[in-house]
Amino acid sequence: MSDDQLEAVREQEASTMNRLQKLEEAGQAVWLDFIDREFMAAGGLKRLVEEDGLTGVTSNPSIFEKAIGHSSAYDAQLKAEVEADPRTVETIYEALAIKDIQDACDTLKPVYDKHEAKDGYVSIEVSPYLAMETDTTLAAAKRLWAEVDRENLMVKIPGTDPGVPAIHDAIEAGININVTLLFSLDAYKKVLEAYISALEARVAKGEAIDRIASVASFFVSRIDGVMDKKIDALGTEEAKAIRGKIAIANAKIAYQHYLEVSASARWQALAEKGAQPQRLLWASTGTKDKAYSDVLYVETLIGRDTVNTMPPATMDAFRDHGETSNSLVSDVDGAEKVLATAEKLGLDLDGVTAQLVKDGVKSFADAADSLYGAVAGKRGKFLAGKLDTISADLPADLDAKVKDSIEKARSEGWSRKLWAHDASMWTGGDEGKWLGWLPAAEGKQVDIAALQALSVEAKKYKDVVLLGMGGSSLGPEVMGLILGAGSPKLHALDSTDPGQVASVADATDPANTLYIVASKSGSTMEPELLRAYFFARCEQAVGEGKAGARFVAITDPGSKLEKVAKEHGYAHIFLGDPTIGGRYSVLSVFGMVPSAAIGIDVGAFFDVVTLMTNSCGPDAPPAANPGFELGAIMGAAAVAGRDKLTLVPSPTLKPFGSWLEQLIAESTGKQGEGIVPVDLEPLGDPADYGNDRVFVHLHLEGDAMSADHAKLEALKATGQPIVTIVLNKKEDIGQEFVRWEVATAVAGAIIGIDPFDQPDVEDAKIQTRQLIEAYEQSGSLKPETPFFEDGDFAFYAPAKVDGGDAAAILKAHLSTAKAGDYFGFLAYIERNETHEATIEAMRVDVRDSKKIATVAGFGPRFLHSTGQAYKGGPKEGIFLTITREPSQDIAIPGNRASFGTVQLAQARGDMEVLASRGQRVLRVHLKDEKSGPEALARALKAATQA
Ligand SMILES: O=C(CO)[C@@H](O)[C@H](O)[C@H](O)[C@H](O)COP(=O)(O)O
Ligand SMILES: O=C[C@H](O)COP(=O)(O)O
Repeated sequence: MSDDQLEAVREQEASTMNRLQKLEEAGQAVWLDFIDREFMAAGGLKRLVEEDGLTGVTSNPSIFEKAIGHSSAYDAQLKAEVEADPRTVETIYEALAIKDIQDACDTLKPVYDKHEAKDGYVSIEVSPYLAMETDTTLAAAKRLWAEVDRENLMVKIPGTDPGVPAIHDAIEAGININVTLLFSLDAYKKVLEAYISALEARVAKGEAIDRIASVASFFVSRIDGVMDKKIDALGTEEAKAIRGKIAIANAKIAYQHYLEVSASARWQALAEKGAQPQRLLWASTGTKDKAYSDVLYVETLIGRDTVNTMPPATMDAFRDHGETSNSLVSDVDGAEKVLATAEKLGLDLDGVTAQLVKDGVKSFADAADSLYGAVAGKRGKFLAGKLDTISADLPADLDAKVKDSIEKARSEGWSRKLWAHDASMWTGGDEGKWLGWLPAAEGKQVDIAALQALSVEAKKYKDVVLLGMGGSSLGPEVMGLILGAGSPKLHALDSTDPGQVASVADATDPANTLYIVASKSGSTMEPELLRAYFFARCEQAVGEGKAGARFVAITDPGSKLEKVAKEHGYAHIFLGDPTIGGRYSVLSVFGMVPSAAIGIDVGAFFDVVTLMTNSCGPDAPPAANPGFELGAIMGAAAVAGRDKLTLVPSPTLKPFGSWLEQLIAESTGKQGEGIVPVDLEPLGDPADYGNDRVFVHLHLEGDAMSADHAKLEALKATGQPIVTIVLNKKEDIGQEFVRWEVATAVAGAIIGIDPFDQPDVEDAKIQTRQLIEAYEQSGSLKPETPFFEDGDFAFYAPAKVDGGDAAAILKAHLSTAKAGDYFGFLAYIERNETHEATIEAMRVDVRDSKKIATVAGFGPRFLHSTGQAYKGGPKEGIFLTITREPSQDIAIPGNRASFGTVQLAQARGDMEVLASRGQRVLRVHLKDEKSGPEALARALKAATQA
């Protein structure tokens, strides 16, 4: 064909080209800034490629948020993903996005082939949460590159300062990169330098560079969005003259830099080796200000080797009436003048572009929050029947506060901070060092095979006796009572009460018992004394030197208990994780070893637990994160004065409260702040309660509790806050460990304390140890004198309480109660059903007469649990410490003090510390162990009725 003929063909083609195709003629690629499954399925993308000459697609978190978050087109895949493997929210989202990106890549593949790898790309962005991190961004880029597995993929990385090295390394690794969020010339220069030096690094290693593509995405309209406001504020004619022109001028100058670098010898050397230019891509090209042309940010930015990624509306508009010219290189002087005027007027383009980067990162993170929230919601829906649910009926004022807390947590990225061990969500202290319970909730702290072996081994025993306190006993006790199959039977002994020690000793045959001694610190007094007693007893039964084989230790590495266990030849020593505090240790060896020993299938248990762990993950924004949903209610309610968390469990789940009490009280109750857990207080009528409660109903499907349901409805009707958690089967209780652990950490952050220390428990432990050491020296406890005594009782208090009899004294003590206070029964007596019932009746009498919350604990068990909040928490407590003359006592081998003496010392020590912390205390000593509790209940009834 002659030149004339060729020209004629070109002219003919040009006249049939649509306006978008003419852009390609001018050297600019037309990309689509949009992706959507329905649109692709209906052939929309293919049509644009075939009819408009589209050569690329870009996506970003906002685009996927619109596609996935607001449509049911993804539900079928989402359901299938969840059913196949209910992984984290992020992995599910990525599976959906990757599928779209792969489909788009495949649609664009012919374009890519036709352009010999110079065009035909589809972009997917790394998580916007990583925009300020180099290493994780690089890792994410590599992962997406591998998972999408298409050569015409571009991975988008923000051109932030931390992003630049990741961009360099990714390109050097051979990944196509779309650098996003560029606003300033300076940032663009750094990015272009990163591209060139990465290609040079490949050349130096002898690697090919001809099929590596990159674009630098320069955001346009957002600049005018900010600058125009400043111009309007100035209002001068000079200012108005550059309205709507700064963004375009900025882009034109960036293009000049591109041309300059392209002409350099350094670039030419790479070009000779086949390097593709890093094209400038105009992004954010939809017109926001209706006063401007709807194709403003297309018509003005047309030039060779550039890309314009357009939202569908802009593309339609350009197809309809867009004009093509060589605009990008025209009137560059004018562009410089515009920028000079902007500078003269003090419009601070540098400051604005720096802020736009921050805003851009934030707005993509906000979009991701919304997107991940939508995915989390659907994941939860598709896990119905497997995942415990939560719902809340809150009064309007509390509801608003909870929403504020959720929004604060979202905007500050708390769910990611939690998993990143970032202490800034709490006090900024050492909280980040105490988060080993998170990997434990993924089943990572335990060796399932070792636990299975223990299960097999323990089958030969009839009983398992667990000796430990607080975090080392309460979790396993819940596991045993709710999930234990009955053989071997778990006896969790967390008391120095001689009656209780005797009950466990009498119920178990040492020859047929496996003993587990559990102590994280390995130096807690009670398990040390109990170990001494039961080891001697076991030796007596099975023969000297043979007891060790029936003992197992659970402790943190290097503890005194580990040493003793080795010396005594224990059958096993399971080591804990020192970055997990006791109350958070149930999903570590501390909870799982005893569980395995009583035959619970720990592997299956974790299959259930991890559903919740993943639901509470870093990628589940607070509003769709079950732990945060609950924690926000707990924290916001406590700050608003509703600091008595009242648990209303289904009958089967009743044991759960003992574990929960410790978690909540010990974590939040300090520095005069915190939440007081109220467990095992029977439900009353609306009139029995003040405004200081939140009720949490833990419901197990199928458990009968209609009376409680009716009462909860009545409470709801009077505006009391009711949270309802529903379990489908009792095996799902493991999910509640995770939910409440996260919730408590979150509540601590809202209250503003360190949820992982326990200063007052430590004090009490030290105090008790000192009392016992003094006893070991002197053979007696410090003498004490009651301020009143009769045939049944002796009363002790820091200051005499007026009253001629027990009822009058109790009445005087109760008379200090005011709204918002709580009354605590601290009973240093055997924990058995009779005593539990007596105390429960006394609680109801106090609550109904004084309209205050009541709590109860058996000593010394509660000292390692709720004791922290009673001492360190809100100064709202009125306590009645109950001690008694033991009818039988038990000697402890190697100690002068008996169990009875130890228990009394503990009660006295506890009362002293409570009084020293400003709580109101009274101690009643029951002279007759058998009749004493009932006599006390009668006196109390008289006191509350008088
Ligand atoms: O891929 C890119 C840039 O590479 C684009 O998707 C880019 O993110 C978008 O154009 C912008 O986010 C759209 O910005 P805007 O129109 O909302 O201001
Ligand atoms: O919850 C913790 C208890 O105070 C027991 O501590 P421990 O496991 O170090 O013996």
